[in-house]
Amino acid sequence: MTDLLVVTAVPAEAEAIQAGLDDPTIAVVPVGVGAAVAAAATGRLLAFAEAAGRPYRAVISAGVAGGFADQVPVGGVVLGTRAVAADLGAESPDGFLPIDELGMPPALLGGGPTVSADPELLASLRTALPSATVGAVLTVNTVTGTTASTETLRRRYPDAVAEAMEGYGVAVAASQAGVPFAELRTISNPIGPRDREAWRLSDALAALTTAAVAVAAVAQG
Ligand SMILES: O=C(O)c1cccc(C(=O)CC[C@H]2O[C@@H](n3cnc4c(=O)[nH]cnc43)[C@H](O)[C@@H]2O)c1
Repeated sequence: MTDLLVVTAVPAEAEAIQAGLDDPTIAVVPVGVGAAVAAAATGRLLAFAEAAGRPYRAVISAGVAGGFADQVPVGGVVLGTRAVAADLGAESPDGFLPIDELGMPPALLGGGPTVSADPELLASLRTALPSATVGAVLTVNTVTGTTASTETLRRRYPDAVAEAMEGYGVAVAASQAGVPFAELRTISNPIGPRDREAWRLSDALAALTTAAVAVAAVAQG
């Protein structure tokens, strides 16, 4: 059985996932906040494992997230169909222009602003987590904190169900290494006007522990 890599941002998320697992073939590694650090760290982890002759067979970006309130409740579980670099592009008087609409040669854009979840991995996770909300998970560099920004994202990405800060980075590293990728999030807060007091981190972390059972099922499948 080859190994599964689960990448989180902070140690509390990794500990919550680890609490639901009893499987030494699953590595759960907190790497820091943001897509850049997540990409760099995931790339290194994948390369080291490959060089050691024990490559990971899949990577899951996991942790807590903000949820679009009309899509998923606080405490809910989300599975990403795609990781979207939601703020990678340019502003213009007519609104935001995604990076793939700026006229750059496609070869310079890697996978572009979206990396899809591996269909088989996503299907396995959906089977293990049938009540999860499934949709695009946005990767942002700045936590959305106003109603106007929330509505703009909603219009721009109608399939989005949640936002977090690492998925696209993990996905790019996985894609460049040729390793299947998926994203699993539990909702700590609604996306909208910033109210840090209203974040329900302990509920979201408890949901991560429960959802880790699905990760175990995938590892064994
Ligand atoms: O302070 C703690 O105990 C603690 C425990 C678990 C997680 C944290 C975080 O600060 C998590 C940061 C992480 O969460 C994602 N996230 C959560 N909500 C949002 C959001 O509304 N918009 C964007 N990202 C969100 C994100 O991936 C961060 O890396 C603290």
